Amino acid sequence: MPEMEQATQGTAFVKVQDVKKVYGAGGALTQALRGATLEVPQGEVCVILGASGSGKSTLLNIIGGLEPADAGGVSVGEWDLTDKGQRELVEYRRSMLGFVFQSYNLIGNLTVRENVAVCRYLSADPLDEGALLDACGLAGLERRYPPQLSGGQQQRVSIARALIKNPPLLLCDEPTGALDSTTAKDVLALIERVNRRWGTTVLMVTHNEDIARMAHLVARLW
Ligand SMILES: Nc1ncnc2c1ncn2[C@@H]1O[C@H](COP(=O)(O)OP(=O)(O)OP(=O)(O)O)[C@@H](O)[C@H]1O
Repeated sequence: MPEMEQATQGTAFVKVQDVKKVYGAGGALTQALRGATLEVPQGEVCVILGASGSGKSTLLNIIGGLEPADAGGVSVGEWDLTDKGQRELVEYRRSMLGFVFQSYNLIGNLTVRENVAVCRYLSADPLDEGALLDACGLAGLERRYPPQLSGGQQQRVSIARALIKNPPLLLCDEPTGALDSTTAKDVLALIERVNRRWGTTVLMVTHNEDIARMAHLVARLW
């Protein structure tokens, strides 16, 4: 029986079909994914829940073209990731994806505006920088450096950086994992606003059941 089974009506934008992944070699094998299936229509927020070690990050990394599946199929929009080379995967990530992680990964000696602007040139059709910073609650903070910001503010900068190139799909791996519950709510509300305003499809991995409330779809790994 597959470890994750979830399908929705309508045309799927993200399609994951019976994906398997094993790490290690010889006698030390870890079955990270034993057959994950998932479909997410365009413009929806999908939350992927599961206990620690259930393979959530592995699945997100495979959808993000950061590592290959051992078996099964993944497609996002027109992109079928099967047997894609590194050059094609770079183009896929550049044109299709924004990434947000638990750690903010901002460049410490660049300002807020510069941290966001470095990704602007990855797209021929970027979002308006001022409108985006405003929407992310960063108006007035543009000239600050990351060490001068709270964790929640830094995460909002990383969300703005992921979005400036206007990607169709935003992949978030535990985006509120390092934040207190009030700040986490603010960051989740921002992701919801982004979804509504720009129609960005969102895939979010978490072990926090409360976050599932904001989702159009909930998928579980076990
Ligand atoms: N690069 C790797 N090499 C070997 N094993 C790995 C590797 N990456 C993940 N694993 C293993 O695969 C399984 C799934 O890991 P994964 O990080 O995807 O789980 P997760 O659900 O995201 O966990 P968490 O909620 O703790 O972040 C775990 O047993 C993990 O130890």
